[in-house]
Amino acid sequence: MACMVDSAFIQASEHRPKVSILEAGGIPLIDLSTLNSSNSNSPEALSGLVAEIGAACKDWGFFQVINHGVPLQLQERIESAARKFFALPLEEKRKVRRDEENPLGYYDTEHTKNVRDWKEVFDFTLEEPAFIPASQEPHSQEFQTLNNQWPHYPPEMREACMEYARGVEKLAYKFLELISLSLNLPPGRFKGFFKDQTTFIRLNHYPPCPEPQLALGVGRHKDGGALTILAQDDVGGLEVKRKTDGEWVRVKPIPNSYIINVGDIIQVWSNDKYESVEHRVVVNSQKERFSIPFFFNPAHSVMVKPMEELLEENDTPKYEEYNWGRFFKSRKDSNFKKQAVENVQIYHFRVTK
Ligand SMILES: O=C(O)CCC(=O)C(=O)O
Ligand SMILES: [Fe+2]
Repeated sequence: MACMVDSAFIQASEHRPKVSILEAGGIPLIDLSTLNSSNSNSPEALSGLVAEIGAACKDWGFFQVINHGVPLQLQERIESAARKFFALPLEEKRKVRRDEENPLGYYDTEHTKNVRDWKEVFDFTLEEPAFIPASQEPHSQEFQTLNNQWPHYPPEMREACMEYARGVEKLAYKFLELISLSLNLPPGRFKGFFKDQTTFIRLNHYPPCPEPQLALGVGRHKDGGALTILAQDDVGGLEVKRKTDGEWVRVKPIPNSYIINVGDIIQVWSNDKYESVEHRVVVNSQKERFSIPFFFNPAHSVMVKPMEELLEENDTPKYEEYNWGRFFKSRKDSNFKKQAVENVQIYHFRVTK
């Protein structure tokens, strides 16, 4: 059969999406209303919530939250700006395109594991500007300044994006506390790592795909940062690899909810108590889909290693420490174009005995 999608998008047969879909009935759904109500001081309510989050991180690495306290209006504004921006002609979008010097802005040729993704994206950082190392070399002391590139249209783009990012940031810090508590650490244990954070937010647009059985919106991957807070529209397509049996299960869209997942850094901090779980995005031939991940990332200077307090007697760190900035830089460079080798993964830092 003649193929309607370019060969760069075609997944190896073992990674292609399934025709039948398993709905993830199992992904934990957590109600955060206790955080935002007068009950928030009740120790019982808080410890119940902490236990739920701990179990979700351990069993799934993924969960959905409702009653999260981020105003719906922030969500509506950024989604509307994203729809207007992606509807522009390609030449307009390319005026703010990402290039080898600046990894922020518009981009439609991202590769995940060296296969092209069926999507276009717009990236911006929460801190303006943000800093990352200028090179992946271990001894380089030079920094690169990341500046957001804002399009002229829609005119509200910058404000809609930044207000959304600031709203979700508050929620991200709450999760950091709850996750710390669930590991029996003080609530503020991780906070200092996020001063001068490299957090970025991505607007994803997945256009309809004529052959959705051959390509993926995003190929299977784990998120490299600490924590991801994802908003998705009502189309659906995100699939999570279930820990119990390795099956791909679909995350059901729930209005005004977020999907939270543990990234690689929390896996390392927790010395594998929590795992960063593989996920991917399936596209479809009928409907376009929009999603907005908030990638909560520490400062580039942070050295990531298992928390000493979590190492019990006879328990040794499972990872060598690594520098977040260089990891991030190396990921950004490798996603920019197709490469011959696998990009950096945390298992490269795993201690082998
Ligand atoms: O669009 C989605 O549902 C998820 C996207 C994703 O996993 C990513 O951008 O890292
Ligand atoms: Fe992801």
